[in-house]
Amino acid sequence: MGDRRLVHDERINLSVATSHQTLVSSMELERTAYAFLPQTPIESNDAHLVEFSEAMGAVAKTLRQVAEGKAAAQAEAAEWKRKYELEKAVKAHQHHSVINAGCSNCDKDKLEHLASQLTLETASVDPTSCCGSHGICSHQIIQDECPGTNKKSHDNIVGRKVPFRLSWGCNGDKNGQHKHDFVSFEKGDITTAERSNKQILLKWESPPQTVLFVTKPNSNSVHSLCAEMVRWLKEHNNINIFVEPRVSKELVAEDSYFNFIQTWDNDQEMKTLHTKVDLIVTLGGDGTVLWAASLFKGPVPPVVAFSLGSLGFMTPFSSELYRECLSNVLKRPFGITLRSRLQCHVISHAAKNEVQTEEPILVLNEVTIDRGMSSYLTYLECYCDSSFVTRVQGDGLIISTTSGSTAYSLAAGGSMVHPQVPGILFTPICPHSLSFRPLILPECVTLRVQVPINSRGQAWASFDGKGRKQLGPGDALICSVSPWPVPTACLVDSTTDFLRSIHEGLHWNLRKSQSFDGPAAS
Ligand SMILES: NC(=O)c1ccc[n+]([C@@H]2O[C@H](COP(=O)([O-])OP(=O)(O)OC[C@H]3O[C@@H](n4cnc5c(N)ncnc54)[C@H](O)[C@@H]3O)[C@@H](O)[C@H]2O)c1
Ligand SMILES: Nc1ncnc2c1ncn2[C@@H]1O[C@H](COP(=O)(O)OP(=O)(O)OP(=O)(O)O)[C@@H](O)[C@H]1O
Repeated sequence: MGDRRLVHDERINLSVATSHQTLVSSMELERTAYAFLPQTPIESNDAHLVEFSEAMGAVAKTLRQVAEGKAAAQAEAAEWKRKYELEKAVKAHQHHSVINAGCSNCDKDKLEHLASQLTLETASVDPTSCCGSHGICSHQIIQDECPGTNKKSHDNIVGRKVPFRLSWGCNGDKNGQHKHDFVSFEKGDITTAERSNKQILLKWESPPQTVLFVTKPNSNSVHSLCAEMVRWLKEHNNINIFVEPRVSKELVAEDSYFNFIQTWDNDQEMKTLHTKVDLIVTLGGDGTVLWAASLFKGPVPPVVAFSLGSLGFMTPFSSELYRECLSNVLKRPFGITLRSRLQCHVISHAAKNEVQTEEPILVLNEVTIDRGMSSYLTYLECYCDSSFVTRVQGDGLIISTTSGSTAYSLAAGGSMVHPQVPGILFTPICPHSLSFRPLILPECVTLRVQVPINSRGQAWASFDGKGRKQLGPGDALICSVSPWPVPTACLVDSTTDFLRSIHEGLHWNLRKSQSFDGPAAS
């Protein structure tokens, strides 16, 4: 290991030295070229002009070649440095694990992940694991649990949930070449062969055992459908069922048959739900999907959303076909949309520093900061990482996920964005300015919305339309993308489902076609 480190050090030094050398010679050449300019005797003679332009062309070509060489050397140096640092991290991790004398499988996974990054560039693509004999690229991205973890620790009421694998696939990689790197360092060419919005497939590693039902309250049709589905899942698939405490009471009061149903008694038990539940079934509209997501402050099991509302942007499944649909989802791989959420922290001015005192609030649609009952304009200062973005003077601001782009943000003039697009929408509500257009920011940023200390009024934050919190002068709201997305099952695939929902839900760009008869174009 020591020798390898020396070799790495030498390679880094060598690359940096080469890069320095090329830089010096490039500068010398540049100086020569500029010195050449005033010395050249330019006469009003074509031959001289041709000679002069040829000479300048040769100098420019040499300069370009030197600059290209310099860029390649710098990229190589950066790559060696990255590899060296990764190797150092792997070593440090190994050392740490040995000290702790109990290297868990999760640690091993982290190590393997780091190690795989070391070999990423040169690793040859295994045709069966990546592009496959069928020509469909399928690349594993996430595994639900650490393989081989001690399952017994969580086994109390029901067994621990079953593991699954996620993979992304793409058709039509015709030349058989599939690049896994975002940037190729070897030639200094930048390529974006990997796409973040490929269809993701979920494949169970063993049959799912536990389903959680989340249902819209105060609806007789939802209640009777829930009872029917619970029976069917128990009798035909021997599935363990969880429901919310309210629904458990209703079902058990109705028929003692439902005594097998499980629920939770307190927040602490609710927090462990994600370790027991394989699949969530929602019966209601989009609001029920938002509600189901809000029950999970960390990882969320896959959601199969049946439409029993009026719009249903996130509820593609028809309740009449629940048997076919659930049979497919329980037995076969299915497409999912990974819907990112925003984690929001309210930082009170009274707090001494920015240590968060409260748990973050996770939203699937958006966080809205508005003027509430106040008749004053909201006055908000917005920052993106450490850069000032703008001051909002108007009714408020919506910070939305791409899933939420078709909800309140759309009503306030924001764009509709496919849910797999990695971004955060920044949409003003009735801004008192003609030029305040909505923005879409990359998902890597952290946004800070501050009520200035000298603000005339208060502002109110609400989270997926719920849980309003007052923001006084000096208070701030901090938002970034959460590491815990909501995986929703697709009826067809992410894109077909998205387009169907904007066509059917919003009648997007519906217009009678022009008739063909009439004046011909001249
Ligand atoms: N002016 C508006 O359009 C407006 C105002 C307030 C809240 N809302 C939205 O309502 C959401 C809360 O929904 P709810 O069902 O609990 O309240 P709700 O019952 O008041 O329903 C609001 C409507 O928004 C729709 N909706 C929710 N999420 C959506 C999404 N991602 N894409 C398209 N439509 C969506 C619902 O289907 C419903 O028709 C908030 O997150 C907010 O986005 C919209
Ligand atoms: N399990 C639940 N517990 C408490 N409240 C819920 C639950 N499910 C949904 N809600 C709330 O009920 C309201 C209505 O739900 P939902 O949007 O699903 O139905 P809908 O209004 O009939 O459908 P649509 O929005 O498509 O018209 C929402 O505000 C939602 O937050």
